[in-house]
Amino acid sequence: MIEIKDLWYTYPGRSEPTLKGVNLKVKKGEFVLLTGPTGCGKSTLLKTLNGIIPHESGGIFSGSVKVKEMETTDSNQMEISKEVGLVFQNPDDQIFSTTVEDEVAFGPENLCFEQKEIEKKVEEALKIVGMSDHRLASTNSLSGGQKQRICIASMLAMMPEVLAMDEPVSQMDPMGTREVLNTVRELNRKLKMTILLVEHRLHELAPFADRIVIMDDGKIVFDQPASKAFDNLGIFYRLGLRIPEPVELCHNLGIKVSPLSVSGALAVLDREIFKGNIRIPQNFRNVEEDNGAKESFRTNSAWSNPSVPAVNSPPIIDIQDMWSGYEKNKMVLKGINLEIRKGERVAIMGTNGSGKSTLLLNLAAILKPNKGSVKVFGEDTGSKNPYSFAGRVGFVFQNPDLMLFCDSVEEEARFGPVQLKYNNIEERVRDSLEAMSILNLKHDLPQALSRGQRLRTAVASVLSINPELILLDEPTTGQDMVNIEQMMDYFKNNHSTMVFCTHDIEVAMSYATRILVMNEGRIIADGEGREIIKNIDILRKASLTQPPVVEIANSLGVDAFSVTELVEMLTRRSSEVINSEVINSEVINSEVINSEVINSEVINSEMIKCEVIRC
Ligand SMILES: Nc1ncnc2c1ncn2[C@@H]1O[C@H](COP(=O)(O)OP(=O)(O)OP(=O)(O)O)[C@@H](O)[C@H]1O
Ligand SMILES: Nc1ncnc2c1ncn2[C@@H]1O[C@H](COP(=O)(O)OP(=O)(O)OP(=O)(O)O)[C@@H](O)[C@H]1O
Repeated sequence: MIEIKDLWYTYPGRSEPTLKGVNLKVKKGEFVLLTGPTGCGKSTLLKTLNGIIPHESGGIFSGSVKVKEMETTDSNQMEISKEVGLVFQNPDDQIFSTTVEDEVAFGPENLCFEQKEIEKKVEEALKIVGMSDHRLASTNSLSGGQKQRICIASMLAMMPEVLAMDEPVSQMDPMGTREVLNTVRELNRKLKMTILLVEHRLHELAPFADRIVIMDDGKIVFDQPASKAFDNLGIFYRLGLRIPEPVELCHNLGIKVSPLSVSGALAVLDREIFKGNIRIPQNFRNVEEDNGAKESFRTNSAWSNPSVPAVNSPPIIDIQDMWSGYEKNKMVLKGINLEIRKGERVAIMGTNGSGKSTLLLNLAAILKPNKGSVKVFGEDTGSKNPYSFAGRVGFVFQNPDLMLFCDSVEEEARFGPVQLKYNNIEERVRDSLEAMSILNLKHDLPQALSRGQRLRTAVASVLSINPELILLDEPTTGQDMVNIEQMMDYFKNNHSTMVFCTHDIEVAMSYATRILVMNEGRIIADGEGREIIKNIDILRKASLTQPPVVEIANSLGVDAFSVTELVEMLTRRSSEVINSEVINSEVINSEVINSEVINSEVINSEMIKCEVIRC
C-alpha cells in the first residue's frame, strides 16, 4: 500500500536534510506505529505520504514515495488525498470549519457522497470519537482533546484506504484514547484500512500495532513485529523511548518474554509463581513503610514518588467558590475551592473538556471568575489584568504555537526579560535554553522546528523570566521520555511552584506533590498520587486509567506503584531467581548492562538507577 524508497528531503532554508534515505514498505491492512526521539523526522515523513511534502513545502526532495502505486510527486494532491487521510499533529492546523458538523462533513462532501450518506458518515464518525453531543458546537469552543477527536472523526468520515495520524491522541484522556483506538483498530482489521500512526506514547499504543518502526536522525533504525519488538530493550533505552510496563516488569524480573498487556503479564507471572521462581510477599500492602527512602529513577519504570513540601506557608493561590466560563449563562467551572502553597507541584487531571485549561487560565488572570474569588499572591484577579502578574506568573499554553512569534529561539527566550527590564539577560537566555536542551537551536526559526522542540522553546521563554509560579498546560505532550524527564526534573530540582495539566498519570505520580482530579467543572479529588490512583471510582469518573503496573500489582494482591517497586517486592523474596541463569543470560545478552550489574546479587533499585542502563 505504501512504498518509500531511498527518500531524502531537505526543508527550504536548511543546509542539512531532515530525511536521510528512508526505505519503508507497509502492506494493506497493516497497523504500523512509528516512533522516535523528538525532532527525528516523523512528521516530515508522514507529510510526504499525501504529497504536502514536496508539493506545498518546496525544498529538495529525492527518492520515491508511492501510495497504491501512485507516485506522490507526480500525482495531483486531490487524488492522493482521496487515498490518504492525514490527521495533523496540531488540530488547529487541520480544523477550518466553524462548526463540528461542517468540519466532519467536509471530506465526504468533497468526495461527492449523497447527502444521506454524508449525514450517516458524520453521525458514525462523531459516535466513534465520543463527540455526538457536540455536533452543533462551534469548533472554536472546543478543548484541546475535543479538537483532536474532531480531527480523527473528519478523517474517519472519509474512510480512506490509508490513515496517517500524527500524534492523534496526544491530548486525549486515557479512557478516550483507548476507546477511539479500539475502534480504529477494529476498522483496520475489518476494512483492511492501512494505518501509519506516529506517537511517543509507545508504552500505551504498542498493544494496538502490528509493527513498530523507530526513526532516529532522519533514518529508519528499527522495524519489527510488535510481538517481538521488545525482546531486546537496548535501542529503546538508548533513544529514550517509553517501554510498555508489562514488558519492563518481565525483563526486570529476568523473564525473557515481552507481553504488551496486563493480562499477558499476569499469565507470565502466574507461570513463574507456579514454577516457584517468584513468590508473592505476604503482608506487603504498605510499600512505603517497608521501602524507606527511594531514589529517583532514570528510566520510565523508575518514576518515583515525589516528596511533599511543607504546607504551613500562606497560599500563593487562594480560590473560593469560583465559577467561570466563556459564555454568560454557561459556566464551565462550578464552585472551585483551592489553595496552593509555595513549593507545591500540582497536577490537574481529568476528562477532556472537564475544565482543566479553564482553571489554569483563571490562575493566570487571563479569564476572570463570574462568581467567587481567585487570589494570586494575595491579589484578587477580578480587578487585575494579566500583565499585573508578568514576571511573577509564567504560563505555557497547550498549543505552543500561540506563544511563538520571534525570529529565533533565543529571541523567544530574550523577549520576557527585555520587556521586564531584567539584568543578566544573556545569562537568563542561555540558562533557560540549556535547561530545555535547545541551546543548539538558538538561531533557528521557531516555526521551523518539530513540535517537541517548539514546546520546549515556549517553556524556555517562560523560564528566562524565572517566575515564582509556573502554569503549564500539558507540557509533556509530544515529548520523548528523555525530554519529559529533563523538563520535569528541572522543575523538581529547582523547587518550582507549579500547576500543570496532564493526561499522563505516570508523570503526575512521579512529579506532582498533589493531584487534582476534575470532572464536569468540579474538583472531584485532591490528594497524593498514591491515594488517587487506588480510587477506581474517581479514576473512572475522570476517564483516567491505572498504570498497567498498578493493575498487575493489584491482581497479585500487593501495593506497588511503579515497575521498580514491584520488582523489588517480588525479587526481595526470591533472590535465588535473580541470580539464576535466566537473569544472567538476559543481562549478558543485553547491550546495555555491564559486568558490575551482572555481579549484583539482586536486581534492585541500584541497578535500575545505574546510568549505564540508559545508554
Ligand atoms: N517547516 C520546517 N522548516 C524547516 N525545517 C523544519 C520544518 N519542520 C521541521 N523541520 C526540521 O525537521 C526536523 C524534524 O522535524 P519533525 O517535525 O519531522 O520531527 P518529529 O520527529 O515529528 O518531532 P516531534 O516528535 O517533536 O513532533 C526538525 O528538527 C527541524 O530541523
Ligand atoms: N473559547 C471557548 N469558548 C467557549 N467554550 C469553551 C472555550 N474553550 C473551552 N470551552 C469549553 O469549556 C469546556 C472546558 O474546556 P477546557 O479547555 O477547560 O477543558 P480541558 O479539561 O482542558 O480539556 P482537554 O483535556 O481536552 O484539554 C469545554 O466543554 C469546552 O468546550
